[in-house]
Amino acid sequence: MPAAGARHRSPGRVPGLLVLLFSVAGAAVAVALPLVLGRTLDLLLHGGAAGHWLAASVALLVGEVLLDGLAALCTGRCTAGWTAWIRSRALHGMLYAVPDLARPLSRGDVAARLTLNAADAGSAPSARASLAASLITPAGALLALAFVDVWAALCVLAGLPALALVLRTFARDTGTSVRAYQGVQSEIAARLLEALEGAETIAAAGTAAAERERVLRPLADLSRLGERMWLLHGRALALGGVLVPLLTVAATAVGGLRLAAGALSVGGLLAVSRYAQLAAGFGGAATLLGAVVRGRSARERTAVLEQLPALVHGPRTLPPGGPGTLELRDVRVVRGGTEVLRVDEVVVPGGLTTAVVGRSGAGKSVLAAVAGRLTDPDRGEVLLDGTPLDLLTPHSLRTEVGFAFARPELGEGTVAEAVAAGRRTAPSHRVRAALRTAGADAFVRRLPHAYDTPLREAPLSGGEYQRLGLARAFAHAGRLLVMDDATSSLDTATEHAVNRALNHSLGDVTRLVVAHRPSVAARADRVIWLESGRVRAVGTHRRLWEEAAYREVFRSGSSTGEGGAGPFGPEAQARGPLGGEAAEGGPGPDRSAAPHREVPR
Ligand SMILES: Nc1ncnc2c1ncn2[C@@H]1O[C@H](COP(=O)(O)OP(=O)(O)OP(=O)(O)O)[C@@H](O)[C@H]1O
Repeated sequence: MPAAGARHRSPGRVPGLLVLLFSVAGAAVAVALPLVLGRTLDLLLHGGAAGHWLAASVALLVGEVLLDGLAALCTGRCTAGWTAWIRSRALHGMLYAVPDLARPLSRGDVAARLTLNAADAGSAPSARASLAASLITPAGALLALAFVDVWAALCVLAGLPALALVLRTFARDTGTSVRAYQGVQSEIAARLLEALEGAETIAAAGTAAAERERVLRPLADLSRLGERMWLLHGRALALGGVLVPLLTVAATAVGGLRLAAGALSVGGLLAVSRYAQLAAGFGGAATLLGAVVRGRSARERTAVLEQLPALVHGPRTLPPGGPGTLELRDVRVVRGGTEVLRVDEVVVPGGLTTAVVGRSGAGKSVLAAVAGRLTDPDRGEVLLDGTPLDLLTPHSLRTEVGFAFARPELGEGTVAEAVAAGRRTAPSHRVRAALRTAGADAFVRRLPHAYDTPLREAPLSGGEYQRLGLARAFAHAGRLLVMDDATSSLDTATEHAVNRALNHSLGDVTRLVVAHRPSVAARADRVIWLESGRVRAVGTHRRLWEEAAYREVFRSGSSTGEGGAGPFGPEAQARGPLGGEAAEGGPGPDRSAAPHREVPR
């Protein structure tokens, strides 16, 4: 997949400079206009030749409109360019992050950062350029005012520190509120998405009203913070609204006195009044300053996604024809300050199936993630055919190590495209073979357009969707296939059929299978038994079954669907380690070495 960042190059400085250029030109025209209009008025009043001045006035008026339009156009382009770039970088950071480390960010929070925050951050560069330009207008107006009448200019100058103070206070206070406001927005988005994902549970439990209350609970904070932001903005505008007219009136009064004293013309008085207004020009600056502050805070939030830790890859590839032997040496994984996995030494033999079992939370998924390098251990090494996984190129890693999950994410294309998608697009014959192996071919052919049915239009059950995920993993199988609960939605008969087909078509691929069902463990060549993040024992299911604590793993509820009175309840136990369903398939020869107890109890 090409880097998302590569598709959107940084807009660079040009769009912002164009905004600045047109805004400054517009400001210059705005500054020149009163002077020219005043002169024109004087000439017209005194019957002078005002032709050129009149033409200049018209040209300046037209120019002002044009420059305003150009500045608005460039602002739009600048904002769109920066928003796309920021969003793209954040998305790239998110997609390339170590999934395990990105997990603390909820989906709603990520969605808010990628949409609302990226848009606010994207509008900041143009707001900054406009803000710079908006400060030029008062500065130029003050100079022009001094040129028309220095006393009136001094009068405005005396009031400017008060205006600057109002702006500074506004920027400081609004920054704090904006950060809190954006945080609450994310919180609401997160709760909303959680509610959508759990819609069935909510409906079944009849907790819609409570859920609504939960989703909307932060709304009170949002409203309070929003009000505060408006209040700050309003207060700044109100203060400005008092100060600016005061300054304008004071400067105009000074101009009037100067007119009475014969030191200023009528046109000069018009210019003084207009320049005093421009010099104290405030409303625009406060709004732009608000946008800059909001953009800065939003950028910090999108940068969190950009800076999520990603895997670093090496330059090596695997020698061809290896057996697919996986070794974990001295592996430690720490999450939230707790060691969630500790494996001193485990070898997963090439070409065989190894099941990983343990109670819920024992560390099975963490081990699977480390084994297939979805995440790196905090300490230790994981080697595939003698090569540390972190030395492999991304291509080598992802073509040699495949994954299948309980809840696969297959995108929006057709069924065939979804299964074919991978580092290399799988050819159609392989896609069909993989669908057959996954037990998906029959139902796929019954879909409205068979293999070409868009997934969005495919009425699939959870188990069917899961089989498509399996098919994708099979179609791209390299030398190691990690299956993390990837058959959990299949009934045992279908799951058994899939396993048989898998043995037949991918017999030489090393398989590491996170298993909740005893029947899956029974069919594996060997079992890694985890307990509280540690390897309690490694051996065959038959051998481990002799231990009551091992049998307990499958009764305790960790083995979903088969605990207690299920097929692996007391009655099934009486039948032995394979259970009824496994017994039907037979245990097969015990191909693994004698059980190797790793961590003594
Ligand atoms: N990113 C993480 N941050 C904090 N804790 C984590 C993280 N990932 C896993 N853990 C913790 O590590 C432990 C092992 O998790 P893991 O998902 O591997 O369990 P599991 O054996 O697969 O459980 P289950 O059978 O319920 O899926 C759990 O206590 C889990 O809360």
